[in-house]
Amino acid sequence: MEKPMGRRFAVGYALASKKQASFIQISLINVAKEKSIDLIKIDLETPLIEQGPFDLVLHKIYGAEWRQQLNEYSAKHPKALIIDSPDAIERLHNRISMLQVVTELGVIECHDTVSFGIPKQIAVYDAEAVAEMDLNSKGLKFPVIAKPLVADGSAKSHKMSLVYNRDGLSKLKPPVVLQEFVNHGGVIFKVYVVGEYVKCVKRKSLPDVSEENLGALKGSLSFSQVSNLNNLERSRDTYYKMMDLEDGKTENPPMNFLVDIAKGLRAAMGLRLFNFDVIRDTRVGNRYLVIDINYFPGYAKMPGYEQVLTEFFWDVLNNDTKDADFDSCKAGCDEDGGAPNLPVLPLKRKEEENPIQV
Ligand SMILES: Nc1ncnc2c1ncn2[C@@H]1O[C@H](COP(=O)(O)OP(=O)(O)OP(=O)(O)O)[C@@H](O)[C@H]1O
Ligand SMILES: O=P(O)(O)O[C@H]1[C@H](OP(=O)(O)O)[C@@H](OP(=O)(O)O)[C@@H](O)[C@@H](O)[C@@H]1OP(=O)(O)O
Ligand SMILES: [Mg+2]
Ligand SMILES: [Mg+2]
Repeated sequence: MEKPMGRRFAVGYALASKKQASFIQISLINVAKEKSIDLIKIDLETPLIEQGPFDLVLHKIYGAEWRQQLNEYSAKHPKALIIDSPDAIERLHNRISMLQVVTELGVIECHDTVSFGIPKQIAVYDAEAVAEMDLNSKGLKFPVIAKPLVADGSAKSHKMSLVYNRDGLSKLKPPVVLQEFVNHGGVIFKVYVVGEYVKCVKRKSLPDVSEENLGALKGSLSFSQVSNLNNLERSRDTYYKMMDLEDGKTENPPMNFLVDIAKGLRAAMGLRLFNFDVIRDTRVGNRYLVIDINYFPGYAKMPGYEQVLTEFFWDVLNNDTKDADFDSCKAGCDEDGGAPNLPVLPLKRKEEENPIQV
């Protein structure tokens, strides 16, 4: 990243206070400043259109009113980059449409020893239907994970339950997604994407459930954000010690495979800032399943995130095209980077398919 001459850039950020506290570290402000990028807080109490001007608006705020504000801002400042587009982010607010995109990626060439997909899942909208549901007829069997259909960042949207039998089903509060629980050795891979940069970290996950034990388990088990910790626990040092697995036992998925999936998702969704969670299906071995995609995740947990994000801002701010080209991907990975070319997927997605209704 070259140091620019003269010109300074203004990056406005609109974030909830929790996100702001974790992401906007002094270290990030300083690294960005050094590269002539000023990070400026957007006051959410004042109309966006009265603030700035910003070269780039970075945001993770939900709701129609904010979208309206962004539209007005774009109309007044057509050259300002809005990262990312609210329409593209919206797709991640529904756990069916979120994973639909993975199934649309098709085969990734050059990876004949590994495959990827998503777990079987259905959306259920009605409490009676869920209580009476015959899972087998839907191609599912116990245990299943019940996830709120809506993934809007609220605490409620992270409340999951592992459902072992019919008793557990009757306690669910639709709309929910029932997703096949896949044994994966208690390890999850979180793949962080920042534009062209891709980083994979290993975290603890739910332990495997054996068929023999299934009969003895009570209806369901509730949990929330197992691979994450609450704010109090999340001082940066202790976080790594507690959650990052350095067990040396679980092999990472091939990095160039993850980079190709990241690149495909980035192009298909038209998003530049997201992460996706991957588990390895222990029944099959080299089959990986994407189970969750999150917009603007906890980047501050990545060592060196200040440089990664600053380089990203610099790249998009100095790129003439507003859509920033999504057609190349460099790995910021610890391992064998070099990504073979994937067919470039259209930025514009197909008309949203209806979630499966029961
Ligand atoms: N299909 C599955 N099979 C096995 N374990 C799963 C499955 N889906 C989710 N899990 C486990 O449950 C956890 C929570 O699920 P998920 O990632 O979908 O929730 P979330 O609240 O959206 O998470 P995040 O905090 O990453 O946004 C995962 O991290 C993983 O440990
Ligand atoms: O809390 P953190 O900053 O660490 O980030 C988490 C983020 O919360 P925040 O956006 O409120 O901060 C979550 O967003 P919502 O689904 O709740 O919108 C989700 O993206 C998690 O996956 C992130 O954790 P990670 O996946 O990186 O472990
Ligand atoms: Mg997750
Ligand atoms: Mg999530």
